[in-house]
Amino acid sequence: MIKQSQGRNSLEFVPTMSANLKDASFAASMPSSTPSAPLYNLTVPALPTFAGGKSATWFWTTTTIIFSLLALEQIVYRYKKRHLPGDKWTIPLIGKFADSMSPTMEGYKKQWDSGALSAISVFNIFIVMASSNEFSRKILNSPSYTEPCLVHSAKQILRPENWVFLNGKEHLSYRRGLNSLFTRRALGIYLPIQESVTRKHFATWLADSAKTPRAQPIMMTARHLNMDASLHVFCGKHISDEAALEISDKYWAITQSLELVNFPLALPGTKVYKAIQARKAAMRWLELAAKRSKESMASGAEPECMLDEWVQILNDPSYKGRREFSDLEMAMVLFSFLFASQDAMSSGLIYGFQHMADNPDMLAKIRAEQATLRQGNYDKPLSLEMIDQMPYLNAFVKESMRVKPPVTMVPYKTTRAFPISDDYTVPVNSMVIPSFYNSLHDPSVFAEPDKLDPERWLDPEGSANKNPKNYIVFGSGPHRCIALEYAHMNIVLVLATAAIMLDMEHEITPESNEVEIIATLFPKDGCRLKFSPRNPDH
Ligand code: HEM
Repeated sequence: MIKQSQGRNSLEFVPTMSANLKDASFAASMPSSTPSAPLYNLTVPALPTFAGGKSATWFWTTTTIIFSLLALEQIVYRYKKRHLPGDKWTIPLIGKFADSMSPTMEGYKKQWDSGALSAISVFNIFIVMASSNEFSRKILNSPSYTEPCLVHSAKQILRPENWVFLNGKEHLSYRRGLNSLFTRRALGIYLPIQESVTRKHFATWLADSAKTPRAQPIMMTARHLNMDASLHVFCGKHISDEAALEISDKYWAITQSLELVNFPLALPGTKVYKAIQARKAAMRWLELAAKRSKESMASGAEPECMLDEWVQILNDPSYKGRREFSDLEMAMVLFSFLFASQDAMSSGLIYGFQHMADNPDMLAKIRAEQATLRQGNYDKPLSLEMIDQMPYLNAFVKESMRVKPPVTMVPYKTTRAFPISDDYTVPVNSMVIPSFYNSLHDPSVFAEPDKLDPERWLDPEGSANKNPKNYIVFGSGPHRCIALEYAHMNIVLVLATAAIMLDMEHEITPESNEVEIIATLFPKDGCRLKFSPRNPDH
């Protein structure tokens, strides 16, 4: 997901500016109070008076200007906000910045529950939060009024010419070309790659788990698995394991840079600088992979990965779209996919594991389904048809992401005044943030909305299936996730393989059910699991 989350990718608010602020903070120390220094010795600066001449005039003029600007800030905020719920006054200059530094689900829920539309201001950016399904979908589906608005650092990291910054017709036509990378035919090529990477990682997880008696957080191990699978799906044999490891190791710097507000200059030491270095390393390998794929396809090889599939489509005489893509441009597209997927997929996977481990009855049903399907042959490679024949696991994955949506909101901005409701028009150049959480937890559609209940998706006449517009885990409208089937399929595949290869024990801590927002949602303790080889008697 690309929004800020963050996410597109989302890109959500992940503003932990403290480190940057710390770097830039004043180093002045407080004078120690010395009891020997009598109070009357302290010099009290005299207030400048008009009699003080030019400097006093300066002082009063400056003060008047500052106060006028601060008053103007309040008037503009009140004027834009009108009757929407939200603070009556905004904190001068910074607005709700302090809250956005360490966002919490409780804070967001409070905001969403304050109204279907509500207002806040951060650093003088006027923000309208939409919490209802109607308004969230309206923002996502109104391209003549709104467009995605990635966090500032995204442009520095992805490069401004990346396709994800296109809008309108240009975006539509570029995206149409990329859709061919996610057809069923293409997914059939990716599936065996995902399966072999997943099995390889699980073997390592088991070996590592055998070395220590304690459960370990899967936060990083699951992220590595996901990155390795993505890179091999995208680049196949055109990327080495060593390159995949380097990209995976460095990628965390990119996740950490997805903050609402970053230090404006990408100076050495800043998060954005580190993220740009990580992108450069990744791009070098991705460009090389694009070059190798073109060579391989020119030599008559069959497509074995996304790049190969893409090159083959471009070479197909019946293909009507644009044919020329430089290695650099192909690498930028693949990088945009990594950027959009790494955090969202990792969140979906980690909560998938946590939900599976915490619900032995559901794990038993997943295993029973696998047993029926595989008929004792647990080494048989998976096919798309087999994935289709896992209704329970498909429902489980759908439900897991409903309960804990990896992307809870995506920031958009208004490109002109946007009459979102009968009685409110969002001013031009405001941020508008559709949130997904309330749609996915609407009690009128999902009875007991916080309960994990995969069965609700198994009844075609049930309320969940009758209200598909509420399932906005992957967004809606022209920027809806381009890879939703691929993403869903990958999580199904990983959990199916885990169910047959691994036994898992969840070490529940006070933070297991606390949510941490790092671009996307994660259990605060990183989901501590102890793995052992699957005992078929369980
Ligand atoms: C569980 C995993 C994922 C989730 C929850 C997710 C969610 C989202 C969401 C909410 C959006 C924004 C939609 C909107 O603005 O309406 C999005 C956009 C996007 N996603 Fe995903 N995503 C996931 C995985 C992936 C993967 C695996 C890829 C690529 C391989 C990907 C590529 C993209 C791209 C390129 C966009 C931007 C599309 C555009 O602007 O046209 N996503 N995703």
